[in-house]
Amino acid sequence: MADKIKDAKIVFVVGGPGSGKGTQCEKIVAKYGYTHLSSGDLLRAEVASGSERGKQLQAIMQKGELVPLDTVLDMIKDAMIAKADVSKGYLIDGYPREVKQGEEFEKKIGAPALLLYIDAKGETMVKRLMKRGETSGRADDNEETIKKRLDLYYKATEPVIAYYEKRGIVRKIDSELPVDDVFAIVEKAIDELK
Ligand SMILES: Nc1nc2c(ncn2[C@@H]2O[C@H](COP(=O)(O)OP(=O)(O)OP(=O)(O)O)[C@@H](O)[C@H]2O)c(=O)[nH]1
Ligand SMILES: O=c1ccn([C@@H]2O[C@H](COP(=O)(O)OP(=O)(O)O)[C@@H](O)[C@H]2O)c(=O)[nH]1
Ligand SMILES: [Mg+2]
Repeated sequence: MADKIKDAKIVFVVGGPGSGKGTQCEKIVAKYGYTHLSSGDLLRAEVASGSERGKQLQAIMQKGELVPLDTVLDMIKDAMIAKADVSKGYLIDGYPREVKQGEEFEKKIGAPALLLYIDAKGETMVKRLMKRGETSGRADDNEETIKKRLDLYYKATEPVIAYYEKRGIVRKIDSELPVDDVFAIVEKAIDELK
């Protein structure tokens, strides 16, 4: 089954909470027709289903902690297979969160062609998430959980960037700029893939 997706382009989108990963992915989908898979969205969909597994996930996410690696990987893999026939490429948004997750992904699915590193300052991310929290309804868009997500990002996720930098596939995107200016940089990185 996984053979089907072997030849598709895989792009990891990594950045802190509220750095603008989802915002940029939406624009990439509109222009390039890639399939967008947000690990956080997949998990939130499971929570929304009200399943027993969803309840366990909700407790973890509410605390700003990481869901077990296999759970997220299985969800991503299923979602990729479901789109395999129509997909020009995959944007894996918010993943990997830790080096081990990336290694497992490559073992089970395939290697990424590009890692978009969406970079904003800590204080910018907190400000954006507090603002988003006014309307998002996300249980983790509150001050206490945001702080934990940010801490975990610096501790567990930043090493992911160093890991892929060694392979030369990281493109750092300054997301302090207005959304369209950020996208102009993103476009260049994606165009280079062709
Ligand atoms: N000024 C500015 N604001 C942005 C930019 N990108 C996102 N935002 C705002 O920041 C907030 C967070 O953006 P998201 O795209 O949801 O961030 P994310 O990285 O997907 O965050 P998580 O879902 O928490 O992983 C949104 O409410 C956006 O309006 C940007 O490039 N510039
Ligand atoms: O691979 C993943 C992706 C997400 N999460 C959980 O889902 C939450 C929300 O993730 P999302 O990417 O939507 O938001 P972010 O943490 O970047 O603000 C995280 O805090 C984690 O609890 C996880 O455990 N593993
Ligand atoms: Mg997001």
